[in-house]
Amino acid sequence: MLLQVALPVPLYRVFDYSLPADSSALPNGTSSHIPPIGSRIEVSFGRQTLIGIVIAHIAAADSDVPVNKIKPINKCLDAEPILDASMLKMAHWLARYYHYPLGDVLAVMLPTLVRQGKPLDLLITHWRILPHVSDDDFRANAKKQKQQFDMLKLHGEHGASEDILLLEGMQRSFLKALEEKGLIERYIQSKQAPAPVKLATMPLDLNEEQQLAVAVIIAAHEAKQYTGFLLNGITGSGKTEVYLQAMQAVLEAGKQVLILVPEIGLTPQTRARFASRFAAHIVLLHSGMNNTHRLQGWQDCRTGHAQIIIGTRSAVLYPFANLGLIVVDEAHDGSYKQQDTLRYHAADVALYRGLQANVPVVLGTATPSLEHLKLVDDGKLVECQLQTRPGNAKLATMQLIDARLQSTHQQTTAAGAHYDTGLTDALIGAIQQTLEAGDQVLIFLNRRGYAPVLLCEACGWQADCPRCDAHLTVHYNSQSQSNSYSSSSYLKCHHCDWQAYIPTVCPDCGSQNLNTKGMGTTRLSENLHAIFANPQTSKELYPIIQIDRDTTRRKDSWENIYQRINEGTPAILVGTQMVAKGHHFPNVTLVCLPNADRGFLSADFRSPEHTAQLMIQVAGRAGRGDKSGRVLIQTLQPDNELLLKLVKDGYLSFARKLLQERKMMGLPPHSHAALIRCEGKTLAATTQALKDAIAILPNGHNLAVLGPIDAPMSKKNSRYHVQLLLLGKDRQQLHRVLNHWWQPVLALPSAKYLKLTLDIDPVGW
Ligand SMILES: Nc1ncnc2c1ncn2[C@@H]1O[C@H](COP(=O)(O)OP(=O)(O)OP(=O)(O)O)[C@@H](O)[C@H]1O
Ligand SMILES: [Zn+2]
Repeated sequence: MLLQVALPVPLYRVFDYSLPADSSALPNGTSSHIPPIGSRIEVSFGRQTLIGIVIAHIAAADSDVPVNKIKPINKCLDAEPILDASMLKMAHWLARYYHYPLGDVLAVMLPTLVRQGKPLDLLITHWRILPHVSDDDFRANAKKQKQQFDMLKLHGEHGASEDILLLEGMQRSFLKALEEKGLIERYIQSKQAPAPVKLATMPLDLNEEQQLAVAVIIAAHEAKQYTGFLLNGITGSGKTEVYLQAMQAVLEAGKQVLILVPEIGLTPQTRARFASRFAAHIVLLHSGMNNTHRLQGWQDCRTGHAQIIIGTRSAVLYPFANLGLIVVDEAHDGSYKQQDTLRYHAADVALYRGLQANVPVVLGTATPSLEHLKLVDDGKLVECQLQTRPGNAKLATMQLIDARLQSTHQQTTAAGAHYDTGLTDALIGAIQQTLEAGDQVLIFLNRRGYAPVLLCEACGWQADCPRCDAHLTVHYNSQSQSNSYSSSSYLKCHHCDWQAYIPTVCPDCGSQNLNTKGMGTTRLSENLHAIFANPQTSKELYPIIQIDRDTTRRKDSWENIYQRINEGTPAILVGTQMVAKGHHFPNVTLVCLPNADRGFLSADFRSPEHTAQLMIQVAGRAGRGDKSGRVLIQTLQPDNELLLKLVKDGYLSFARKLLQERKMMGLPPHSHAALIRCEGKTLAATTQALKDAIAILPNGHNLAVLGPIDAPMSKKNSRYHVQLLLLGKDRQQLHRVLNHWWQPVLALPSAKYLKLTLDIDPVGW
């Protein structure tokens, strides 16, 4: 007998090895001498030692390799399979669908420590609050201790691992101090099965639409049947409550629930929402985790220890002992698509897994992607609509402000110079009114930094990235104006992170007339400060809270921002797309979009869809409490057909119109796409490789071939990117062509020193 092994090498094949010479190469507890299918083994591969997965047992006669060339494995690492048959089946499916080598697929599926061959049993320190401890055990002046205690309290009676707590901003010194005071204790998590899930708080009374949605999901669960649901509910319609009540039935039946969330929403609040409803073992899986913790999470999923699993994209590839339901929250979100190596879409994989495990899958969103609407039309997803907000909250009305009719507000500096704030008086008036009424305002600007362009007024020179086809963004802070070389003032490329000083004179013509153009969140915040500051003291009358990747870089910064917002006092929030996703700010009653509609002018055919999704998601932050909300869209193109359609008829009708257009043009989802990208040191070589690839397309391929053309940002990080798009009416046909064509393309002589990648169902090109 031989072992067929998948190894983490970029080759589209598996490898045959023989059994080890003696049983010392097998782990203790192995019942037979044969490493089981799905277990890890160590082998010699050329001059390297690699760890692979046994994927089949075959007879020596069935191997293509002559017997005397076959080497024995060095050792087997697992007495039991670490991947069961369904996980291996999924690996094969991913390899086939995404045309990616099986060994590399498995490498993406497994946590680093598993891949490195580490033992699966870990001893990880956890912390929990001792029973009988209450808030009264704190002196009034122990504020910081109390705050840290409260963070642990969010995790419920089982507490959480030290890694997670530190990640959330707790400090080791405080854990020790609280321990010494006898308020909390550390423990090593036991391997016993977790206690049955209990309700920690009572469910809300559902409205009719919610009831219907919960009922159909539970029915599918009880019938042990896969059904894909599109939970299409307007912002603030209570989709989470639908998830919670559907989950309840699944958890009470002793099954696990997987909840996928986009990258950004993963603040402690995400967890708190589920922890406050269920006393359960909740596991969080996200990119900020260290390797040990990731392995612990993977083990908890695999053994069934984890009852509720909340994770970002890659959690969909985890093994589960007894999965009962998958929820994909904000299913339209772009972060579900992996953009390198195995380019999978987590929502598609979730649907596959649901089908495989006979469990329902719920895709929840207020702004369904056109792909998901098409699946509804094709009868592959069941749509449940939530068209109202529960209670008194009403969906905010949207209104356009024509920025051509009124000039934007001018402000004067202390030195007497005038500058443009980029905000119309109508917008400023509405902001003022809202603040005076005691409410909060959210202003959405999807561009961080101070300004997107530095320009010489004399000769037209612009500060560009030497490595990319892109302008350098000006990062600047007027507070540190005295020293223009200070760390808070610099030029930066947002694509490759190149940094440079801000020049004092134009490098081309020597003029001192350098100026910034356009507006980022920092500049907008400063302009707002100038407008809304007390003119006598120049002190802020209202806090201006900037929320973007620059201001939330530190671990606990989101937490602090969240707290400031939730104090509820009047404030202006200025945010990038980070604020669009799923946040609940009950005191925001006005949302302003000063130039969000620009995306309707982009050349990318997906841009209108993505722009509209973002606008609706941001707009959805208005009026979620008891007061109704308003959304003001400041635009220079008030007659834009798409914009009018969105504002007048709403997202769904807008999306339906786009879907119709895609059908007429034969674009996805009314066709199926594969995108080939080629990356190299010169434009000529990369283009030539793709021309050669076209030349070997099989006759009668029946696909539309677009390209080779320069990628949207052709030069990035000093490398050139060229691409080729294949579009097919029929998915099977596209995959048949790829099956015969892709591997020969990789072997083309002209592709030798270049990086060629294949992206199935690409989301941007
Ligand atoms: N049946 C109900 N009765 C009363 N309040 C409810 C009900 N369902 C949900 N809510 C409340 O409505 C608010 C909005 O709900 P939720 O955040 O789940 O909306 P959502 O659909 O997820 O919105 P978004 O897409 O914007 O994230 C929450 O405060 C929630 O507690
Ligand atoms: Zn760059």
